[in-house]
Amino acid sequence: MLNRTFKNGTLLHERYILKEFIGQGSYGLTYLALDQTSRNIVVVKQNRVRWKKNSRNMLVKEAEFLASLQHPSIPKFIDIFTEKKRSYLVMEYIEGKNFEDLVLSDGQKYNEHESLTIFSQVLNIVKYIHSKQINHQDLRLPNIIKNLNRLYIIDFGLAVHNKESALTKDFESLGHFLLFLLYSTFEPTSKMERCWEQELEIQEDTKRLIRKLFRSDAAYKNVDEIMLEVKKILLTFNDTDK
Ligand SMILES: Nc1ncnc2c1ncn2[C@@H]1O[C@H](COP(=O)(O)OP(=O)(O)OP(=O)(O)O)[C@@H](O)[C@H]1O
Repeated sequence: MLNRTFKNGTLLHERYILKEFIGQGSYGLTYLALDQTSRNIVVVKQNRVRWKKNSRNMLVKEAEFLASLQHPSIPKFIDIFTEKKRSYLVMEYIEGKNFEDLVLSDGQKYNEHESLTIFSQVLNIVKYIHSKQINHQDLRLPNIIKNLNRLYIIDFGLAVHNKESALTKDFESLGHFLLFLLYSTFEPTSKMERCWEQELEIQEDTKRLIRKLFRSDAAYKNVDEIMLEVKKILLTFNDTDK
């Protein structure tokens, strides 16, 4: 088998002891491992053998992006190495749950104020990423993680350097993220499916914000513009609506 997973306990690079296989990404296999140097649990991504060259390039690119980003809400780059013709990227392990699991498995509900507050925290991280001339391009629910202390964005496997189309993609994904949070409290009253603008009982300004995020002609020029609008909307809430 070309992409066989390693046994738990396998030692890599004389430093990382594989503890658990946690998933298969677009270009490789992902494990949790114990870093014997720091004694921390880390994430190890291994490139796929099948499309070796391309997946190695993706791994190197992800490593470069992670290394150029230093933010408490982004996994830290730890190591990159090649062993027995396979390449590995090691990064900080982010403990927490992603928003898909929080809502769909744990039944978490976020009202409009809470949704916008979480949204603005995510915007803060995206603002930092964009300030480094990087577009994430994969801001899906499984890549946004929450723990008791903070929110995180992971998986820079599809990131690119500043590109107009990538900016539109990031904003669109942010629109989907906000809609998903808002839908967590939605209780259907009829069997008829309506569009989100009819279904969700939210402020007109929030609707306008989402509509604008979905516009492919880049209605927002940058994250600052979005943040300003979210701030204004949040200020309109009474204490009882929070
Ligand atoms: N730094 C990290 N900290 C914690 N979990 C992580 C980290 N990086 C990846 N994961 C988790 O490891 C699993 C595999 O991740 P990976 O990025 O390889 O693929 P994916 O996100 O499932 O797919 P794709 O790459 O196609 O988007 C996912 O469940 C992801 O949440």
